[in-house]
Order: sequence, then C-alpha cells, then structure tokens
Amino acid sequence: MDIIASDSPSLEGLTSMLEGYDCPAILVSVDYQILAINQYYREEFGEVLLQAKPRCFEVSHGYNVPCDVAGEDCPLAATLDSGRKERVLHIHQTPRGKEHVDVEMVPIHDSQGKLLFFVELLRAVAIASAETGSKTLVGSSKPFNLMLEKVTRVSQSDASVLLLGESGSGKELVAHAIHQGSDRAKNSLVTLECAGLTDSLFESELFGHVKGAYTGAYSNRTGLVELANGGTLFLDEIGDVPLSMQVKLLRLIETGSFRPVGSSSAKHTSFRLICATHKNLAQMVKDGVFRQDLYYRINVFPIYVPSLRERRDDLALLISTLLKRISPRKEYHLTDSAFHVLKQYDFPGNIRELSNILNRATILTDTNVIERSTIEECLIIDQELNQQIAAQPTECVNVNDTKREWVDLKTAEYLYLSDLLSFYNHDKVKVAEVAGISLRSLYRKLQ
Ligand SMILES: Nc1ncnc2c1ncn2[C@@H]1O[C@H](COP(=O)(O)OP(=O)(O)OP(=O)(O)O)[C@@H](O)[C@H]1O
Repeated sequence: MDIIASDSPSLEGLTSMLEGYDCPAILVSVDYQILAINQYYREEFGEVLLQAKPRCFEVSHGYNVPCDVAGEDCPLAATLDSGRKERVLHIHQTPRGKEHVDVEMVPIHDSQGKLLFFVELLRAVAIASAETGSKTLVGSSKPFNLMLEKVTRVSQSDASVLLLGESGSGKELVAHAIHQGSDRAKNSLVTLECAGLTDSLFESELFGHVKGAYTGAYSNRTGLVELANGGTLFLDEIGDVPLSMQVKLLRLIETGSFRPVGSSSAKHTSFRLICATHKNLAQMVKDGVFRQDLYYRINVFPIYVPSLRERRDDLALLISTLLKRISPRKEYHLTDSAFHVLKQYDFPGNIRELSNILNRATILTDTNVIERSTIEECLIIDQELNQQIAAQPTECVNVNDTKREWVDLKTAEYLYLSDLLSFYNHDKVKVAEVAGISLRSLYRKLQ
C-alpha cells in the first residue's frame, strides 16, 4: 500500500521512519537525490556522504545518468509513471562486488496527493550472483534478470511452479534457488527424476512401500513425498510421468494424502511442488498423453528458463564461473578468438554443454591459456553428434515416450546408444566406454 502522509511530512520524521523497516532503506527525492539512509543500509552497503548530495544511480550503479537513460529499468521512473509502488530487480555495486537486489520503490505523498519523496527498500537476492565463481545461479543479462525477478517473487509464496526450458538451461538449479529463497528452506528439497521410470518404480519411489509389498521388498521404504514433508518436492521431467501414474500424482497434489505400495492406510504430507520439463506439455495434453487436470494443477506459476542462446551476454561470466568450478586451483583463461568461437556457437545443450566443452578444453590444454584451436576441436565433437541426433526421427530418440512400440533389436540398440549420448551430453568416448564397445563401433552403429 502507498504511504500517504497525514500532513506534509518532515525530513526528520521520514528519516526516523526508515529505521522502522526490517531491511536496507533509503529516502530519495523526486530528482534522485538520496536524503537519508537507515542502519540496515549502512551495514549492508556502507556509509553514504549525504552532504555531497549523492544521487541513487551514482551510488548504486556508478552511473552518471538515471538507470532508464542507461538502458535499465528505473523503479523511480516506473513509480512516477504509475503513481504506485513498483518493484524491480537490479544489479547494484556493493562492497562485495555486483549483487542482485530486489528494489521496491514506495511513493510518499502529502495530504493533497502531491508526490514528495520515495522510500526505496533494497533486499539482497542471495539466490543469484552477478560475480564470477559463485556456486548459485550466475547471470546478469536481461533475460536472466527477468527470470530471476519471477524466481524471487514466487519463492516467497507457496505456489506450485512449472519450470520450462531446454535441457541443460539450468531448471534444476532454479528449483534449488526457489527452495532456498522460501520459508521451507530449513527443510529438504527432494528430487525425483521422472524420466525412464516404470509405473511400479515411480509409485514406490514416490510413495514408498511396506515390507513384503512385492518380491524384493525386504523392508519398509519411505517415499519421497514423505521425505519432502515441510519442504519442497521437485519432479524433474514431469512430462515423462507414465499416464497411468498421473492420476495418482493428481490425487496426491489435491489432497496431500497417499498410500505406500502394499499398505492399507493412507498417510498425509505437505510440500511445495516444483516441476520441470523441456517438453511441450500443452501439446501433450492435446495429444492425450498428459492429463489436462494435472497440467492445470502443476502450472500455477510457469517460469521460462532462457536457453544459453537467448542470454549470450552472460557467456563471459558463465565461462569464468564454470572454469573456476572445473579447476578451482589452476586458473584458466580463453584467448579472445577462442571466446569469439564460443560466442558464435548455438549451444543446443545449453550451460551443461558449455561446461562439458570447457572441461574437455582444460584437459586438452597444457598451459592455462585455452586457444581457439582447442575450442574448435572440442566443438567438432559436439556438433557432429548434435547433427546425427537431429537427423534421426524424434520418436527414435525418445525411448521413454509413452507411445513407444516394440522395436527390433537393431533399432533398440540404436535407441539405447542415442539415449546414452544424450545422458552423457554427447560425450562419445564416455558412451563407448559405458556401452562396452569401441569408439569405431559406436560411430558405425549410429550411422
Ligand atoms: N545460471 C547458472 N549459473 C551457473 N551454472 C548454471 C546456471 N544454470 C545452469 N548451470 C549449470 O549447468 C548445468 C545444467 O543445469 P541443470 O541441470 O540445472 O539444467 P536442467 O535445465 O535442469 O537440465 P535437464 O533438463 O537436462 O535436467 C549444471 O551443472 C548447472 O550447475
């Protein structure tokens, strides 16, 4: 709610009011000047010399023009425009480096409705970083920030989230970020990878089983929904849940109750649900392979996770972060032309593919400088496989499709190898090793 002062509020009154907020807060004039700051602000962002009449865009960004003039969203301009409180996700310069900050701008009017000041509330977004080397979600491009804004908002609610986006784009990392930013963070995030599970495996993983429920069930097993009680349940590749199991999942989501396999008594659990898929669920509903009622249940708050192609501005930041993760002790760098080659590449496997390419490059590099030729060598391997996979009919690649029919042995072998390829991110050497065949045989069998 906007604050409407009963009278023309004094600067002193507003300054002391700032101390009433439980987060960093500043008082800003309509022409961007910072008039006062509270103690939380001092502790998190440092002292501000108010006598120098600093402006918010200078202090927070080091700009000499307002954010909207510098090509960013400006919460002050947005509030002036709408006349209401506005929220924007910004990247601020802080004593710790660049940080994502959730900025809320509250207009303060006098009793006649004249706009006098703004109170700017700044809440650090700990689930992401705009700095190299972080273990959280890394990024600062516009598509990334738009996504992060949604992630920040939804993590404060208990709504079910559906994460959409290509494989390797970071959906699982986003699910972790939502859980970490939520009130449920003190409890567990429990993940079930739904791809490749048979009906009975899915049911026993999710709901657990009692001793003797079936051959081999030598003891009771707690289901994942029970482990997720009080926390978050993350169902990855929800599009792969067998149709026959979808109704059981729906019942669980609607009532919170479930029955372990072989048990006659129902149990109750309470979790926040996050689902992810790279499939087109709406189309699957049309095709009759995904239940419409379940689709609406899980799709309360969809978030699109952008592909790496759509956030090329993050490439340099991601490269340095991934290189630090891959080699914490030896510091690697790319030459400009090596970076240029990656900048031109489309990354069908997204950040996971980038990570694999860099991993390979560090193995192939003797010094700590990764040359263009090394990157090109690493890319050729990926491009070849991506082309081979793209050339195959999609029903062959997707062995877990609910409409799968029995196939001959040669096709089954091909499907198995294709699946291994996508599982190991097109690393042919690894796939040949796992399949127990030579690299040459692998090439032959994939032709
Ligand atoms: N924003 C990011 N910053 C840093 N690393 C990231 C980011 N997004 C993804 N990654 C890394 O990329 C890899 C793939 O991410 P993740 O497993 O979350 O993708 P996904 O979309 O869930 O893939 P899939 O659909 O295949 O399950 C992981 O190693 C993850 O740590």
